[in-house]
Amino acid sequence: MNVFRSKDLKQRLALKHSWRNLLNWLKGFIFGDRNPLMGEVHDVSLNDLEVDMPSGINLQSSGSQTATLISEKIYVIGGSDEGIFSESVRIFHKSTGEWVVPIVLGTKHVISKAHSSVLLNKERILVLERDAPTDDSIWFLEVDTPYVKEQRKKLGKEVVAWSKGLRGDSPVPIVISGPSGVGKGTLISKLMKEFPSTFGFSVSHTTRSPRCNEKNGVHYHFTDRSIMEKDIRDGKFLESASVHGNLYGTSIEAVEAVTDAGKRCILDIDVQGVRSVRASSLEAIFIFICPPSFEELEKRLRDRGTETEEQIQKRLRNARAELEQGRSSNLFDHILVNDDLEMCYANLKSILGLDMENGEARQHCTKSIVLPKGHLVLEMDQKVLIHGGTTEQGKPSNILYVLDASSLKGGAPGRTKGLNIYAIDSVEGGMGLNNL
Ligand SMILES: Nc1ncnc2c1ncn2[C@@H]1O[C@H](COP(=O)(O)OP(=O)(O)OP(=O)(O)O)[C@@H](O)[C@H]1O
Ligand SMILES: Nc1nc2c(ncn2[C@@H]2O[C@H](COP(=O)(O)O)[C@@H](O)[C@H]2O)c(=O)[nH]1
Repeated sequence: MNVFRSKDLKQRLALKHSWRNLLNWLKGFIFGDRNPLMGEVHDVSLNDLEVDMPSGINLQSSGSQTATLISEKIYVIGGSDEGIFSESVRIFHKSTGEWVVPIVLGTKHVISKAHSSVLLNKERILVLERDAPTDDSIWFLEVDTPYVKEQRKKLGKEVVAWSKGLRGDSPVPIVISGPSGVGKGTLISKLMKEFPSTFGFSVSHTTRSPRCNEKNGVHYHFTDRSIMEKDIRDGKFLESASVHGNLYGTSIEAVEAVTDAGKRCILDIDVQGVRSVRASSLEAIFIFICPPSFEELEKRLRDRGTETEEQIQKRLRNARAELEQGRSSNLFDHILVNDDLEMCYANLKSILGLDMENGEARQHCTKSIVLPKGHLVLEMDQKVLIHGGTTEQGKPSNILYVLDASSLKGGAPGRTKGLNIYAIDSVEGGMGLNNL
């Protein structure tokens, strides 16, 4: 019997099991001989790993670390206080008997002492923090996702990446591209002005000098080339490109700042950047803006008066190639001609579903959960069961949380979205199911 295989999980659970039966059944999985997780190690002292440890290190005192076995590697999460193992992620290679400290990419994260971990799909470890603020408790350590594989190949070293788990689906970012002077900034400003609580702008980094009306941190993060190049090498950018002789890039932090504020992110990037974002884990809508004619594009660029003649010539040369790529490739989901500004803006709003009266309404669910202290976790068929521990009042918890990881989206270097969590709590004569 495997009640957690059904898509219609709630219904089958409700029909087949009383609360007590379910708990007993679960205990069999967690403590008894029905545990399907043979070979994985959860919430253990490193002594349990039965591997030869380097001498002189008191592993007993390393306390609440977790270890997860994936093929020949054991991923140990959580640093020790003893100094030697201060890194929060280390990998033990069973075949060579060596410890490796991987390059840790993705969202900056310091693992708390008290956490549980469970392997999902052999590509990411779900880490549940016990004493973290409620909406900061679900994290993924990606160990073999496409992003990690790509970075491992690029850097030639062992790589892991953190991504924060976000519940529910937030609306996908909007990527706007088009030649310089076509009116992208003008359209984005109109959108942000009309829908201030819906949209947020991804503030790019650039090595070009600020124009007289531009503010650092608002229009761009103006930066030195050497600093930006280092940050790119360190994996802090979702994409970057050399555009009209300067370096431009979207940092992971810029996108996350907007999504964390509960807003829909807008990116204004060139066609090279669009290719990189398309190839990344960021799901987005891609819109290309065209001028009504090349002459009109030149006129707009000149009238703007922000570039020298030499820069205008360079931007116009690049515009020809960009227009060709934008129109002919399959890079874009929508192409808009910005002839009459108001008409183009109306079309943009229509694409974004904002032409209806209450277009500003979509916000993602923010209701939070409190994971019980001392909980147990196990994974079955992409459903993670979190059970036990104590309530905030110190009483034994009767709540079983089910975290459905079957529809995860995104992931490092950004957020992992699409988590669905519901609680099954004990009620007289059966169970109650609550979506959170
Ligand atoms: N539909 C339009 N008709 C006439 N002028 C327009 C229209 N749209 C924008 N403009 C003007 O064209 C100029 C360039 O617009 P904008 O700065 O928004 O372009 P952009 O695509 O963001 O350029 P860049 O990529 O260089 O930042 C601005 O002076 C703006 O006021
Ligand atoms: N690939 C990226 N391109 C970007 C980014 N930010 C802006 N841009 C593009 O650069 C040109 C020139 O912009 P300007 O402000 O100097 O006129 C324009 O096409 C922008 O779309 C970025 O982060 N990445």
